Amino acid sequence: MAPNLDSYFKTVDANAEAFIDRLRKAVAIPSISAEDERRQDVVKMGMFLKSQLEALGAHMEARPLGKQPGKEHLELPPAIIGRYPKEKDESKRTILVYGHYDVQPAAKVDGWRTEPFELSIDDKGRMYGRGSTDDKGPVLGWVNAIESHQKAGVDFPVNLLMCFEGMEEYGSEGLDDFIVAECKPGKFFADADAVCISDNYWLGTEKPCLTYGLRGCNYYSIEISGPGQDLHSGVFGGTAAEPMTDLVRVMNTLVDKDGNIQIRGLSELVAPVTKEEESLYTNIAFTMDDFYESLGSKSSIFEDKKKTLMGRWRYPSLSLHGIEGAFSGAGAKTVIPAKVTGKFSIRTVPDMEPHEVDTLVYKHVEQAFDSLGSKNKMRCWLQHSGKWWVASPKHWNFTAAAKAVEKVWGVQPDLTREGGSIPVTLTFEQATGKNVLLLPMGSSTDAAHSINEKLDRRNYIEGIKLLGAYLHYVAEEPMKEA
Ligand SMILES: C[C@H](N)C(=O)N[C@@H](Cc1c[nH]cn1)C(=O)O
Ligand SMILES: [Zn+2]
Ligand SMILES: [Zn+2]
Repeated sequence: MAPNLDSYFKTVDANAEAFIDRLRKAVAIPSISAEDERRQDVVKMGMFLKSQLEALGAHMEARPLGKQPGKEHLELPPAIIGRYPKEKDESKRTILVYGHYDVQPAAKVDGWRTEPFELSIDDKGRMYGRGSTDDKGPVLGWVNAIESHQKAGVDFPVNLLMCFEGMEEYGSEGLDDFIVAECKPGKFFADADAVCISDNYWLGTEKPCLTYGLRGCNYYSIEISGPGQDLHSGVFGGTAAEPMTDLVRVMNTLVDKDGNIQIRGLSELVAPVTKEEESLYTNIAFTMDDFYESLGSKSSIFEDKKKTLMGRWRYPSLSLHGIEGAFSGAGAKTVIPAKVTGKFSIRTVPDMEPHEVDTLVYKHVEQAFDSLGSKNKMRCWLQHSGKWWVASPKHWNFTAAAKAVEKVWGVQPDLTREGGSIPVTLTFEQATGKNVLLLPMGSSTDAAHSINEKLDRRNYIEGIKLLGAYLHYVAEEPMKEA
């Protein structure tokens, strides 16, 4: 029997302004995990989340994760874990939800139209602010779903376990071991029947999706150094071996203009495309216009939908991210940097083993540097790594989510994979031995990680309904493991 969700939905609508205000408060905390000087703000955001859930009667704990590897002066932000209701109801299913409360860096000077840490809502209901869609909106979606059940007087349909982390945008430092330990018998997450993560986006702007695959991410640094200090280019230009010149040359060997990775042996690690798989891409509701809209231009590598989707989900990609130590300010500084560190990452797919990728990368970078015959010094290392994940969408967890999408949005969701990475997804799957579902709230034009990140008011409010409805359908699905 379909659950009666009317009063829950009406309560979400009636409290929409308060929920937006909660998001405004969260966006105002600049919880940037990549910036050491913001660590207190990351912790503050974790505590904000904890107190909001405690006020709703959840049992919450802030669990320390130790020191940050490589930066031992810094404490990692805590894992905020919780249980709602406080006492387990043995007659109900237990769902473990995960999200992250840290955000990517952001500054107005990067080109934001509004202050990144002030939620700014335009006349179309687009709510701009860093973290609005990634991942503060979805995380608060769970909080708002609990509150709406209470206000509507509707019985909460499941036992909810929560795990919110503050280092996801920095490779989920410290979390893997914690999850594995807490999934052991008798520990905090031991009773989970399934896992749900809301931390990705629809493929377009109109049709919701359920996601069953992610690419992995291996993130590298190449450091090149030589001179004892930064130099005057008039005095030393033409006479000193410049680290930046070497670095740009080395980085230029990694990938060609059409996105083809130039590292020998890497494409051999990719699983061949099967006949069955071919048809999946044609049936997905996605157009190149959707893609151009989210890209903000028509500067795509491919002109057709299938190649674009496969380029995002099915094949690895290599992106160059930046050069630390290089002059990047406005104006014209005539300096020769003494030490520069180039950053790049490879998004990985089945069957690429992260350590095999490392071996090929180091070999390639060493050969490229050696071929320059430079007197400078080069060092290449892996900053962090998270493996790809592909699951079965043929499971009651996905069936429940599909019913919830139909109820809230009036359409059947597409089953999609995702180009981004959420490293702990695989950890949750392996540690719980249960199905993991990705249930996105935001849409393709949300610009996560970019300037002017936003979440549409419609996606936030309907998203709260969706998360609650999903829990009700989960409660109704017959118990059968896939
Ligand atoms: C998809 C998710 N919302 C996200 O943005 N994940 C990050 C994870 C990551 C990997 N290395 C550093 N952060 C991403 O895909 O970039
Ligand atoms: Zn995220
Ligand atoms: Zn992110």
